[in-house]
Amino acid sequence: CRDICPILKDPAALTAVTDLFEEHVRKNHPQVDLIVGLDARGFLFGPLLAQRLGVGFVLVRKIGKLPGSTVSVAYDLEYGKAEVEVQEDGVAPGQKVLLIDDLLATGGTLCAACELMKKQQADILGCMVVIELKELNGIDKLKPHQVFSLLQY
Ligand SMILES: O=P(O)(O)OC[C@H]1O[C@H](OP(=O)(O)OP(=O)(O)O)[C@H](O)[C@@H]1O
Ligand SMILES: Nc1ncnc2[nH]cnc12
Repeated sequence: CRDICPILKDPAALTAVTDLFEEHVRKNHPQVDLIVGLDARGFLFGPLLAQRLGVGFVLVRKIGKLPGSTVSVAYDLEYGKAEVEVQEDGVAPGQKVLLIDDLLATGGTLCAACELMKKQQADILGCMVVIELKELNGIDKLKPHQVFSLLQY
């Protein structure tokens, strides 16, 4: 089991992780308009990065937790089903977004979040995670979107 808790406990490690994300975005996606973070652990990294970049942060939440009008996408989990949603006015058509989460496993969660962004007519620049579990081939599921990861196992 891979986990990001030790990174959060160590301020130098959290700064280093944010530095690496920031460097990646400034180099490859300087035109980004919004960072979109996934419930729940994408919320731990996304706002730090968005603030560094001087752009907004938007939440993709598990169903039933956002106020106001929302758009949702259902998807399959390893066992069972899940659904994520975003506020209808969270992303405007044509905005350039980067998605962020702590970990890529099967890719189902990020894939559903990308579907949400497509429904909103956002321009998806790519996905970013701290940890990629390579053996689950989440990267293939997310194609044609690129996934940038800091650590691979
Ligand atoms: O690539 P996938 O197979 O979709 O798995 C990755 C997702 O699973 C974990 O979240 P979890 O569902 O445990 O929720 P949490 O972040 O709210 O704890 C992780 O934080 C990712 O969001
Ligand atoms: N932390 C984790 N380790 C392995 N598989 C996972 N799938 C979702 N989260 C995971």
